[in-house]
Amino acid sequence: MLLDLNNLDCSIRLASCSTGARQLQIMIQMNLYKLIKFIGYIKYYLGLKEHVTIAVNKNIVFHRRRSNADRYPIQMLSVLFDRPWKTSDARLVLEDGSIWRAKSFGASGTQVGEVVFNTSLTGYQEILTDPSYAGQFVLMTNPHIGNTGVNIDDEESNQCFLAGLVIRSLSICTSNWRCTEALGDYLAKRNIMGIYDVDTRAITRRLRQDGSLIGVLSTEKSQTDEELLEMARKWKIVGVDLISGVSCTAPYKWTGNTGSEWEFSNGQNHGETFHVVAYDFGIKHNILRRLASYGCKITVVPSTWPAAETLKMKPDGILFSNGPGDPAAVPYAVQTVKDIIGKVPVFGICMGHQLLGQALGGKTFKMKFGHHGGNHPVHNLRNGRVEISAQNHNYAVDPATLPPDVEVTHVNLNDNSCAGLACPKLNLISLQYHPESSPGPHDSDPAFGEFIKLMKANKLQTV
Ligand SMILES: NC(=O)CC[C@H](N)C(=O)O
Repeated sequence: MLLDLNNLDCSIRLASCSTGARQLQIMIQMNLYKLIKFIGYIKYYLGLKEHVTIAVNKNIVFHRRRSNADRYPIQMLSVLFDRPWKTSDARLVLEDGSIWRAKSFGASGTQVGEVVFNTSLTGYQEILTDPSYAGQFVLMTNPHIGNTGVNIDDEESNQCFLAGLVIRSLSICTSNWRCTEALGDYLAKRNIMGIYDVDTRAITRRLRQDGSLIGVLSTEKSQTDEELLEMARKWKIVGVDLISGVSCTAPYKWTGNTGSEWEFSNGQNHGETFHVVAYDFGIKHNILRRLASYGCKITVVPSTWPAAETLKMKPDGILFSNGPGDPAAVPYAVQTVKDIIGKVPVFGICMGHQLLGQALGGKTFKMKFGHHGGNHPVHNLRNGRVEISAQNHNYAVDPATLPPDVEVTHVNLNDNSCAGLACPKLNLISLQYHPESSPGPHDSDPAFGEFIKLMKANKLQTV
């Protein structure tokens, strides 16, 4: 029998098989796919136990009494027709043994990583291209993602390094004048897995309660749940150098600038130019754009670039960038920082701050679930102001391990963790969070001005 599935006159009759007490007859005009789904809703949401009759153009095509085999009429009917809507085809298996069924988008395959939740309301593309997320699945707590698509200007690096993206709802369309591509196509091209239709709220509550968890995301049916769980339990992120996988391999001069339409702090550079060497531990482009806006000429160098070579360039200041993974797993970077501090003004951001903390004699530790989002209140102890900040870190410097001449300048108001350091005698400042934001509020942008002041004062002293 050939059926025009898009235009059928269908009727459903649900009748009580034993008593006949409950009868429901609906005449509707809908396509058969919707009809099948609709019957599923009636049976499972209203809890009806009756047998089902579907009549299509008055020809009965499906009629079954309720029996064990009839418990899933949607699935039974699906053998007759290919379903055009997507069904669950992915699993996220967490190391605590929980299994989350979801729908995949982007790339397919099997990927392991640490699951962290990000509370930013906007800026998923900047988050996807932040190299500090290497080795991590980013779960967005904002439930609706993908509505603005992606564009070439909002990249924070040239690649997506994260393990994958976990979202509640994937926008079915894009609507933005800057959009050049849909999120799913973008991720597929970059071989990054994504899942949607997963209870992100429940996973976030679990992470908040139990701490960040390792997970395995898979679209491969050949892998059993037990195999994926074992993979999650065996994988380690603590103690691993992730910087070497994201840093540039040779020095380069930064030539990009903040487009004038995005510039919000005119006249910051006062016509003066400073040469900054930026260590790329996984640097976000907006750090470079903001430094350029403040009048810096920037040379970006790889994470393994020797301190002596950097000092030979006679920079006015050195920036230690953000970067992925465990700051205690990169002793070579801590040594470079040690060899530099005290000789040139320095500014550390996130991983850079953690490396400075260690170079000063302190220790870092892994937080329960870290800080990831654009709404973290930070108390700037130097001027008394509260900044709403952009954050992305799982580790922090333990201030109790620092020598007395190191000043804690900023405190995260959510958990009182150390959010900024300074050591005036070494011309050193650092922030655990992201003054460049992208995405996030701009409250902390003046930190770049502080770095300029340090370089200026040092320049005056040395002439
Ligand atoms: N954004 C960053 O630099 C992150 C620093 C470090 N990888 C952490 O998770 O704490």
